[in-house]
Amino acid sequence: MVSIDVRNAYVDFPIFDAKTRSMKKRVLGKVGGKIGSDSKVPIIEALQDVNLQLSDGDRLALVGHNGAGKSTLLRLLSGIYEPTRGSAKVTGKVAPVFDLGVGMDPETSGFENIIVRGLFLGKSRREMEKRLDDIAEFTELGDYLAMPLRTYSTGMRVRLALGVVTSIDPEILILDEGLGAVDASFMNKARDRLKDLVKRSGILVFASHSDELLLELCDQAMWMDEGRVRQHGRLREVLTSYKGKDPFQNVSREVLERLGQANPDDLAKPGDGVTRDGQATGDTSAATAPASGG
Ligand SMILES: Nc1ncnc2c1ncn2[C@@H]1O[C@H](COP(=O)(O)OP(=O)(O)OP(=O)(O)O)[C@@H](O)[C@H]1O
Repeated sequence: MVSIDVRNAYVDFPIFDAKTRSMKKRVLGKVGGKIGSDSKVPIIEALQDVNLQLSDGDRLALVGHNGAGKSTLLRLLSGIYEPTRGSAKVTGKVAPVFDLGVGMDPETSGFENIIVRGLFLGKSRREMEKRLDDIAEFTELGDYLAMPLRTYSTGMRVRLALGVVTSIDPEILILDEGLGAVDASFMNKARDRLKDLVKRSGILVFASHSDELLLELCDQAMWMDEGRVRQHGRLREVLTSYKGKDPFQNVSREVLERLGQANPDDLAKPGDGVTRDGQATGDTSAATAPASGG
């Protein structure tokens, strides 16, 4: 049984070394969590009163502007942060994939980094050794795998990291965007592996600014705004509110075909009560929180 149960959770960051500086013109901040000013020390209120319940099979997209709290929520779900107030209970083994470069050593070889990165994601050395050939083939890095990682370009590193990440079987997959650096043909290959990975995972929580990836991997979404949940419901509906237009207006025909829908008009309109596989449903998870005051 895998589950996520977050209740009235807050995460605050007190900033002890904030500088005060007078500005000729007051600059109005548009991004980031709210900065509280009640105490002597400024406090960034990165998450405020967040509620989230997920169970096996749920695929949640996290959307919102820069600094809205998406990564903080992912870190809360991964046990990296504790809530300052409220609770966050996660049942199941979490595979956090925030920064594809984390857990990699620039001085050791690609092969060794595959193993180390796998250990970081909870696999044993023996399990990683079994997967090594398959991962090496997927990355197409050839002889570079014997070279130190510092000789790799950004895209080559992402290939390596993606190869490892998509070879595991996570109960709860926590994914932060960072896939932009690979070239288009590799992304096509990686997309299929990512989709398989998501199918094998119990729960997916995916923070991304890419509508296309979200449409392919998720079926519900939560819109974060200044640390608060602004809206939580079906993916298309939430993306439409967040972007101010239907996400299907922008996706390429190729993506529509991959989603099994050559004609966007065939797809459910927001509020139709239709899931990603086109099955009519009762209204299950949609819950809208009031917009934050900023
Ligand atoms: N370690 C930290 N110390 C202090 N403040 C932090 C820390 N991490 C995040 N914050 C603040 O918390 C707020 C939420 O940041 P977070 O990284 O969760 O946003 P995000 O939605 O993931 O943004 P982005 O889309 O830019 O990645 C921001 O105001 C940020 O400045």
